[in-house]
Amino acid sequence: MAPKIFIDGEHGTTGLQIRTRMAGRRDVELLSIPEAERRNAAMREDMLNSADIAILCLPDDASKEAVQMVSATNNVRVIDTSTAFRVNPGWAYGFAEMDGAQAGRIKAARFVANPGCYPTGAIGLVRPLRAAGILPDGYPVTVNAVSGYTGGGKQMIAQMENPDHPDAIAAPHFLYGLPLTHKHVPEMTVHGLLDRAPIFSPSVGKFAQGMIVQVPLHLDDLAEGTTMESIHAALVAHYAGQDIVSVVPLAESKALPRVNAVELEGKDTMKLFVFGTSGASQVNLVALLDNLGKGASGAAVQNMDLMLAS
Ligand SMILES: NC(=O)C1=CN([C@@H]2O[C@H](COP(=O)(O)OP(=O)(O)OC[C@H]3O[C@@H](n4cnc5c(N)ncnc54)[C@H](OP(=O)(O)O)[C@@H]3O)[C@@H](O)[C@H]2O)C=CC1
Ligand SMILES: CC(=O)N[C@@H](CCC(=O)OP(=O)(O)O)C(=O)O
Repeated sequence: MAPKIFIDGEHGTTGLQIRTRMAGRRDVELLSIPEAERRNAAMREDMLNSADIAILCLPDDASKEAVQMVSATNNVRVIDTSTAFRVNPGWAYGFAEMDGAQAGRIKAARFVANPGCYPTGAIGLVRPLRAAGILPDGYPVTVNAVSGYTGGGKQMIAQMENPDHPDAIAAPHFLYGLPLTHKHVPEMTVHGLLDRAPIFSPSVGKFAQGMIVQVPLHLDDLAEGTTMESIHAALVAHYAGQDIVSVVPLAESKALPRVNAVELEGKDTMKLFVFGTSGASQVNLVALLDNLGKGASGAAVQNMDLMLAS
């Protein structure tokens, strides 16, 4: 019998994209609630407890409620796409490529926390350098990023697409998270293996899906002898043997005039770049992804497939 999958929040931005990715799959059975009943707690509880895997695509509070609804006595496994459980040690962090053992942890887990979109880029860049001893304790990491506006869910999509919305946003590009307390900072710190919280400055551009995450570094403050080439080699070594996260060859990135935020729209992969000038003292590490691809829905389906393969 095909495993049953219930997407709680299936009519929201992340949920819809998971459904699109699952369309046509015969190896799973999708349980579904009509859109008009999406907040019907009794129906949701019934579906949650009938599923083999429940994928939660809800705001944090609703995710916590849904986890409470999953009966303690059954074996429903959960993938949560919200921020609620990402630094909870009882949950496996759903970034399979972040180290060699993570895919195995996801396969074996009952509860998997899908990463945030920005942290996928930031952790993807810094964790291998921490693990390799290149990025020392106390280094003041900064993370600057731009996201497509679908990252803000249904509400921000309406604000950006509908000029008659009472809180319409006309700006083609804006900074936010200005108090520097964005909810993704703890996750970047813990899974980035950082001992000091990064300064995180997010922004949104007038494009639906795509993301650039930048981590600039001063080579003089890294491990003795670190070069642009040695950072690149550490990333290449870390991501060898899988095909979701790729490290762009230096010869290719040196020839690029620009990085296009929407290049990976609709794709579930992530590209990492090391920019700078050989022999100079600074580099800029860049991650390119789709906020709804490897940044959310694509990662959720990847995690579901890992769990089904266990
Ligand atoms: N969008 C993105 O790029 C990313 C999103 N995420 C995370 O995924 C989760 C979902 O976000 P997103 O899809 O963008 O949000 P949306 O607002 O687009 O969708 C959320 C859905 O959940 C429903 N919902 C809200 N509260 C409840 C409730 N109490 N009970 C049942 N259903 C409820 C909403 O219904 P209604 O229409 O009635 O409000 C809506 O259908 C969030 O935690 C978000 O932070 C993670 C990474 C990236
Ligand atoms: C553009 C925008 O608003 N983005 C969202 C993050 C999207 C995401 O990763 O969602 P989680 O809430 O699940 O972490 C934000 O900054 O809150």
